Formats: sequence, structure tokens, C-alpha cells
Amino acid sequence: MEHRTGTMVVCLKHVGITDWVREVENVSLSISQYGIVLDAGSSHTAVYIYEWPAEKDNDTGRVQQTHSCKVQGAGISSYSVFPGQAGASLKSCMKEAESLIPLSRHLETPLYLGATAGMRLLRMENQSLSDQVLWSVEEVLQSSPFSYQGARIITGQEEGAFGWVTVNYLSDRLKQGSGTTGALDLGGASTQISFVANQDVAEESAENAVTFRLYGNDYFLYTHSFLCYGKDQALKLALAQQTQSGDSSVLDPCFHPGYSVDRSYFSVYSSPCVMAGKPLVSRDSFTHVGAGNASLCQEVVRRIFNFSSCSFSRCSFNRVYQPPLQGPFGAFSAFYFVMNFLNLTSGSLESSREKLERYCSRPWTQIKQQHPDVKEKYLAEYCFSGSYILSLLTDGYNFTSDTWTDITFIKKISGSDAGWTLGYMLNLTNMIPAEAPDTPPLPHAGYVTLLFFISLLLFFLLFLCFRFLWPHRNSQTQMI
Ligand SMILES: Nc1ccn([C@@H]2O[C@H](COP(=O)(O)OP(=O)(O)OP(=O)(O)O)[C@@H](O)[C@H]2O)c(=O)n1
Ligand SMILES: [Ca+2]
Repeated sequence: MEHRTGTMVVCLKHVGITDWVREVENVSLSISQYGIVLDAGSSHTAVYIYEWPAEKDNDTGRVQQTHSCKVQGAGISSYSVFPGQAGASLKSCMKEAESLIPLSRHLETPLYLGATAGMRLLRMENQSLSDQVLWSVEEVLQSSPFSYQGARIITGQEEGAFGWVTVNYLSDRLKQGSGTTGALDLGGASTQISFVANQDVAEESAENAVTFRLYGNDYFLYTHSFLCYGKDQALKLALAQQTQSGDSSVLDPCFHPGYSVDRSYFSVYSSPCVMAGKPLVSRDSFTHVGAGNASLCQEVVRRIFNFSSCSFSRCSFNRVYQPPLQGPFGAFSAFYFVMNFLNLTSGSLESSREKLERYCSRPWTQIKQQHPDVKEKYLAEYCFSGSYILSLLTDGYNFTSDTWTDITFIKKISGSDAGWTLGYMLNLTNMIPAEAPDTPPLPHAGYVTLLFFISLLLFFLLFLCFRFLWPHRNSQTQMI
């Protein structure tokens, strides 16, 4: 009996306390896992570090962005003159990543680089130069201590679709299988629109259709990336429209009154986006003069879109198919930078137009005085950028006064930047399962509590055993 009781105690120890100890150990040992994605955009490169709990069940750990580093200087496509130097530009952010991620995790931290529209344009202009730039960044990333998984130019379709995955993953809409949010991304050289539409997208325009099966739900996505319609390239398109006559100066309604800058024709016409030829004039430059009129600016901007024909049931612009919009939408990157600066992230479409009208008409000297800390290049362009965004969303994508409020301008969701990088990594690391994971009947904490009470109950039962069996044995001995 004593022996059996003893075994029970051992057994009890095994089920209760040891497991508890193991639980505590697990919690303290639950080191994080990390992943790094470099977003090599047209205007700049950013390094994102993601972190998630290293549990067996990956799915329970929400992946979060814990750090971002902005690479000094312009995007990697700007190194086309000295392609070998593109890699060196990444070094300081990569060193930062080395110091932030625990040494013991370096070898198993996947590292990816995805390049977007700037590199797509460079590849169109000169494939060999774009290859050299990629080799240069590859060399630096390969020599890092992380698990390098490749550097490539991602497609516009991937850029749009993974932006959509990021936004919906971060707002926890995928697991719930509830409604989703569309994604609007505005970069320097391209812009993307992605939203759940019905299945006929694939029938009407296969190149705009992406299907995902995530957590047991099927999603039929419409996505399109407009190369050359990022805000920097759109400005070149607008300037090319206005400099066709080859005059020595251009009065531009998209810039503030009093703004006057000499620009080279080359800077406007060197991009493969600018189809119109450089005017045949002997002069190399023109004076870019601001006139500050947002409604006239919108007319200028409208001319960079082609609305003339559509071979589908409906189009956005440039003969691109677009099904009816299905909101809500999250608009990020330059959509956010610009609208946030202009204080246009809330309110009706009409009030945004009025505010922008007032903003554009203000003298350039006054604007500069009011924002001494803002980079002058950004500052000079906000009137154009605001007008371009309003035109792209309404004339281009067909948002109306009624659907305008379906758009939320966002930078981050739960601390992570909205953008394609997180969705790209989740996909490549297979972190989102196609099927819904078996959900345990109790959450983790529930099991710990249950164990605690079972242990308590067993202790109590043992206590009772001792109490009632012990005197009984004694009395038997006495009888013998
Ligand atoms: N505070 C800021 C930061 C950036 N920008 C501008 O916003 C645009 C887009 O920035 P970003 O989304 O970072 O573009 P990229 O990713 O570099 O470009 P792409 O996606 O087209 O490759 C650029 O013109 C940049 O100059 C801005 O106006 N204000
Ligand atoms: Ca981008």
C-alpha cells in the first residue's frame, strides 16, 4: 500500500508538477524566430525585420515587424551608372540587423530581397545593367550571416497580391474568414490596386486574377500594377505633357505660385515611361514655374491617363480591366505620406478637393517657411501629388463621393508597415497554411489552468487516502 501510494505520488509529480516546470521552461525558452525582407523600391530601399514566437505550431504566433532601417540614398536602380556600388549601400542596415537579431538565430533567419518598379524600368532600358545591380546586392547579402534566399525583381502582380495579404493578415481578417480589405499601394514608379472580386475576373482577364487558399478559405483577387503610375513617374508624364511645345518656361498649375526652378529636358524625358518624344529644340532646359491651381492641375493630370477605349466589360484606364470596386480599402505608402501631410486622411471627397485647392494656391515662400523641416523636393511636390492621388482614385479607379469614405489611409497596422514585404515572406516561408489549423477546444492558458486544478484534486485525494488508511493499518498490526 505504501509502495502504491508512493508510486501515485511519483505519478502525480510526473503529470502535474513536472509538466508545470516544463511549461515554465517552455515559456522562458520560447525564443523568437526572425525573417528579413529588403524592399528595394524605386525611390529607396528599406530593410524590415520580422519576429514571431518559435513554437512548434507556427500558426499560433503572429508575425510582427520589430524593426525597419531606411537605406541611405536613392533606390538600387539609381546605381545603374556604377552598378557595383548598389550592394555597398545596404551594408549599414545589414550590420544593424546583425546586431538586433540574436547571434544564435542568424543562421536560420531567412533573408530576401525584392525589387519593384525602379528595377523593372531599368531592366526594360538595359537588362545587363539591371543584372549587374542585382549581382552587386546579391554579393553583399550572400556574405551576411543570415540564410540568404535570393534577390529578384518581383512582378507587379506579386507586389499587389502580397500587399493585400499583408493588410488582411495584420488586421486578422484571414483567420476569421470574414470580409477582407482591398489594398491600394502608391510607390514612386508604380501603383497597385487589389481587392476581392468575384470569380469571373479570371474569365475576363486572367492576368488580373490571383487565387489564394488561406486558413481554409478561398479568395479570388483582382490585382493590377500600373507601371509608370507611381507618383515620381506620373510627375514626369505630366511634365512631358506640358513641355511638348518646347517653350523656355512652363506655367504649371500643380506647383505653388512663386515656385520657379530650372529643369533639364533630359530629367523629364529620360524615363522609359515617357512615350512622347523630347521636343526638337536646341535648349537643354526649361523654367518650371508654379501657378497654384488644383482644379487645373487635375485637368493636367487627367491627360496622363488613357480613357479612350476598353475591350472588356469595364476598365479603369489604359485599357486595363477593372471589376466593380468592393471596399473597404486600405491605402498606404505614398497614398498615406501625401494625404497625411495634406491633412486629407479623413473627410469627404468634396472637402478634400476644397482643402487641396486652398493648399495649392498658397505662395511657395509661405509653404517653405511653414515647413522648414520637410525635404524641399517632397514639399514642392505635395500639391501635384495630392491632385494626382485624387485623380487616380476618382478618374482612374472610379471611386465616387459615396465610396470615398471606404478608403482608409494607413501607414502601419498593429505596429507593422503596410506593404508587400510581410505577405511575401509569409508566402515564401509557408507561414499561412492553406487549411484551417485544428483549433484546440481550449486555449493554451486553459490547459495550464486545467492541469493545476487536476493536480490540486489529486493532492487532496491523496491526503484523504493517508488520513483514513493510515490509522486503519495501525489497528490491523495491533490485532496481529
Ligand atoms: N515622407 C515621404 C516619404 C516618401 N515620399 C515619396 O513617396 C513616394 C513613394 O515612396 P515609396 O512608397 O517608398 O516608393 P518606392 O517603394 O520607392 O517605389 P516603388 O514602389 O514604385 O518601387 C516617393 O516618390 C517618395 O519620394 C513622400 O512624398 N513623403
Ligand atoms: Ca513600394
